[in-house]
Amino acid sequence: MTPAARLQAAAEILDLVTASARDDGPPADAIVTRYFKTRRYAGSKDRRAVRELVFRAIRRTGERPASGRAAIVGLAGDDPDMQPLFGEPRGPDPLIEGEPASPGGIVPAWLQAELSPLVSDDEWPALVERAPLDLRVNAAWTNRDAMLRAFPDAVPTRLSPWGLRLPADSRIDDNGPYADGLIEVQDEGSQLIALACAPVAGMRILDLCAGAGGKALALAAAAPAATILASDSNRNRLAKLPPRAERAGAEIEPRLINPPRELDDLDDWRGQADLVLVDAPCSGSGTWRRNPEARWRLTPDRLDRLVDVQERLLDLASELVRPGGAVVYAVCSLLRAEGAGQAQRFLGLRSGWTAQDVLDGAGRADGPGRLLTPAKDQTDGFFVARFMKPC
Ligand SMILES: C[S@@+](CC[C@H](N)C(=O)[O-])C[C@H]1O[C@@H](n2cnc3c(N)ncnc32)[C@H](O)[C@@H]1O
Repeated sequence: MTPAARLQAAAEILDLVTASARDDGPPADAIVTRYFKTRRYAGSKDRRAVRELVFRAIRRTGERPASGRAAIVGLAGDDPDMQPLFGEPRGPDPLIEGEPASPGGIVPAWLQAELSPLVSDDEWPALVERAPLDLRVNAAWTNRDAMLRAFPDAVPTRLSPWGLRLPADSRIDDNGPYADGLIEVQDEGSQLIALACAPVAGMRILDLCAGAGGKALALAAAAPAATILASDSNRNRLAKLPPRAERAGAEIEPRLINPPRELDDLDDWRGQADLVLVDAPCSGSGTWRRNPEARWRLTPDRLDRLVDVQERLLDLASELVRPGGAVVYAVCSLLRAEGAGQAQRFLGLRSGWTAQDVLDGAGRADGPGRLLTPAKDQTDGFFVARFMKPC
């Protein structure tokens, strides 16, 4: 493909990505992969170059663009070398004087006031910068020094004792330590959420929204003798957990639960859990550096619905935990309504419950919890709080 043809392909893909963001369809990554499935003429260098153009355009554009063309016209506005490609054979149509171009930006205008006040605008560029590749060492089987020898390009993470960091775009071989269950891919922020749970042997832990089990696996590695139940309402996500657990040698019971009857499905755990982790569904605004088009997906309505679900899940957790036990609430979000606002409401509605300090100084205090941000902590953005139920 010529450079002009690559730019045209990027515009076509960006059309699909903007429509998918509007209609809550698949993520940009999946759209790029699918686009090239039917375009066998594109070699691996072409695919890499087009993907790079697509993600450059997404990262530079805060508001959802009117079209893929508007997104690349905006990109070309920052990059004069790109402008002569418009009008070349197989390239995008020639540029028209004054045609609409997506303005550059990071945080969509309506979301700026929704961010935690701790996230000042000098922190915004880090929200969409490429993320490094973090690995978590399976502490049940090995240690970080051994894995640093196995991955000579890696450095230890600053906050998590289990973490290794590789440069952005690193790939790990499916063989070797990964196949042997000695490491998992997991952002340092997610590792810190597991640390905030402080798992120990003998504990009964319920990971209420376990998904494919990222945090449940970290909990099992840290405390192999804990009893861990991993529930989720999404069958496909939960189905990914057992093979991962097997690879890591972890004992985790998966359980599909069915809203709105989650409490019935978890009746044997009612009032029994020492710890309930609520890693709740959220806007994902802390992970824009991995999914930058998620900024275009969110609407005030979608945010309100997420906040309602989080509130419900916290309610369930408060029933499932035993007196004297703890609920850890986490969201990969930097929005106040999902983080400190949600934690304050939880405590305001329940007398006798108290917030406990978590993360031992990592991140910054935000209401009753702590906030991790890409700019200050070099992790994905997370809010985490730990609540203790009165005895
Ligand atoms: C942030 S993700 C969890 C990620 C997972 N803990 C990990 O570490 O990989 C949120 C999960 O909540 C699940 N979920 C949504 N509504 C739920 C409900 N009512 N009960 C249980 N899980 C729910 C979603 O299916 C999704 O997997």
